[in-house]
Amino acid sequence: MRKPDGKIVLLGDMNVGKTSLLQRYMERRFPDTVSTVGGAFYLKQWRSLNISIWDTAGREQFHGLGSMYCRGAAAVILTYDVNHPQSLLELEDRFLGLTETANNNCLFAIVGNKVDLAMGRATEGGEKEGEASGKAGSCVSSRGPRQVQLEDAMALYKKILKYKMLDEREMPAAERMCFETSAKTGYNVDLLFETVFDLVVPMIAQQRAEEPSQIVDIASCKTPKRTRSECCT
Ligand SMILES: Nc1nc2c(ncn2[C@@H]2O[C@H](COP(=O)(O)OP(=O)(O)OP(=O)(O)O)[C@@H](O)[C@H]2O)c(=O)[nH]1
Ligand SMILES: [Mg+2]
Repeated sequence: MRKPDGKIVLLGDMNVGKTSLLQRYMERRFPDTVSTVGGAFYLKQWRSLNISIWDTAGREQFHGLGSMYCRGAAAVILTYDVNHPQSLLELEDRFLGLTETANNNCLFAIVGNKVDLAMGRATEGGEKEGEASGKAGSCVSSRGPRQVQLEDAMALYKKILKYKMLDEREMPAAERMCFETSAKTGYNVDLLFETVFDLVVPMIAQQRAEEPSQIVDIASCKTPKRTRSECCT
């Protein structure tokens, strides 16, 4: 198996649906999950690159492992639950600090999952908000009576760029990098992962081109002649 060319990491509080999002994308299903212990990864071939996608544990007891998983990451997907405002706050308070070990130009996506539950509430309230289909659509959905608004996630995205001292003009816009998804229905899940893949592929390719070549030309390496003084006999 080829070594991965790049790495994407999912971070976020326990129960927000990180494992479910990955399983929906990679296995096209929504199975029962158990709370993740440590971390696990999938490999995805995208264009000519082999990308590893890391699922991490949101439970407090595994928090220390987060920065290890983020080491050298090309992108971090910060995940929250649109029905739990605290899970968005946790991204800033608890998880952003773990990304210090990621690449300098690491890309950030912010994902509000379980939007199907919020859409249920919207419909109950008489406000039709569109079917939660598995099809990719705009990552910006209309306002509903959910606990966390997409605007809150976009404000966090802009804050992250400032905190990381990344130039807003050089990074993808908040509207493109903040998603609302449902691992349950598949809503926007392909759009999320494939947007991130498309953005990281040129970054990884450029990084590889800039790296010094790892290939050593053995034929051109002359063996130094041994001098008499170096000889131990
Ligand atoms: N309704 C609904 N439930 C979801 C969705 N995504 C996940 N869930 C449920 O939420 C619970 C937690 O999902 P996980 O994917 O295990 O959450 P996690 O973020 O991986 O949690 P940790 O591994 O503990 O960090 C499970 O019962 C899922 O079935 C979703 O989009 N909609
Ligand atoms: Mg999990």
